[in-house]
Amino acid sequence: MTNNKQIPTQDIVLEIKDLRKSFGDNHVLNGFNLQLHQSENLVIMGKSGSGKSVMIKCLVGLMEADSGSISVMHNDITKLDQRALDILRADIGFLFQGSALYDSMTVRENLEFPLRRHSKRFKDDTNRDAIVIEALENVGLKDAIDLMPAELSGGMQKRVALARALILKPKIMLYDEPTSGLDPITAKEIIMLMQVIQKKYGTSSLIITHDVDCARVISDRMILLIDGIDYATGTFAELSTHKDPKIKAFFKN
Ligand SMILES: Nc1ncnc2c1ncn2[C@@H]1O[C@H](COP(=O)(O)OP(=O)(O)OP(=O)(O)O)[C@@H](O)[C@H]1O
Repeated sequence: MTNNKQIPTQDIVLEIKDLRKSFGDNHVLNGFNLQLHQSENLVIMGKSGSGKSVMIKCLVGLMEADSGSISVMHNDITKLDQRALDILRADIGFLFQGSALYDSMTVRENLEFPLRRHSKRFKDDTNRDAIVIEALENVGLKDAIDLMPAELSGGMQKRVALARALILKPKIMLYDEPTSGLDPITAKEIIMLMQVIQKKYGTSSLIITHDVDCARVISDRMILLIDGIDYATGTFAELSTHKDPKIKAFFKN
C-alpha cells in the first residue's frame, strides 16, 4: 500500500533502499525501504524485536548493514568519509530513549555543548546565549536555564533534551520512542512540542514509536515494519482501518 501523493525526488531528505541485516540465522532486516519527505512526520511502528533499533543504528552509523543504501539529503552515507559525515550529522537531530543529558552540566551547558562542537557555525558568544535562550523558550523552559538535570522532572528533562537536539536547527529529526516512560499528560505535551517545532522550522521527522496515540496525532504517514520489510505504508486513517490481520494487530486497544 502506498500513499497516493506524488512527491518530487528533490523533496526526499532521507532514503533507505533495500536494507538488509542478519545476525547469523536471525534475518532482522530483509529489504527495508523508506523515504522521508521534506517537512513530513513519518512514523515507523514495529513489534518489539522487529528491527527498529537495528534500522536506526544503521542509519546513524552505529551498525553496519549487510547491504542496501542509506541517503541523507541525496548523499549515500555508506560512501562518505568521516569529515563529510560529521558535516552532515549537524543537519540531523536525535531524541533517543532516556533524555541523556549530561548530569554534571547545567541546562545552559548542556545546550551549549552542541554549539561548541559545531563552533564554526556559532563563533559569537553573544549569539550563543541568544540561541540557548531561544531553544529553551521553544520548549517553555527558559527559567530552568541554570538548573542541574537532577532538579528537573522526567518530562522537563525530555524537553531540555529536545531543545538540545534542535539547537543546531537540524533539517531532519530522529525520535526513538519520544513518549516512552512519560505519563499521558507529559507525553501529550511532548507530542505538541514536536508539532509546534515541525511547523516553526519545517523539520522532517522520523519517529519510532509503539504509542498508537502518538502515531495518530503526529504522523503524516506511517510505515509498519513487519517481517523485516516495510510491510505497509499509508496514513494513520488508511492503516488503522486496514483488513490485513498483521496490520490490524497494531491498532487493537
Ligand atoms: N548486536 C546484535 N547482535 C545480535 N543480535 C542482535 C543485535 N542487535 C539486535 N539483534 C537482534 O535483532 C532483532 C531486532 O532487535 P531490535 O533491537 O532492532 O528490535 P526493536 O524493534 O528495536 O525492539 P524494541 O521495540 O523491543 O526496542 C532482535 O532479534 C535482536 O535480538
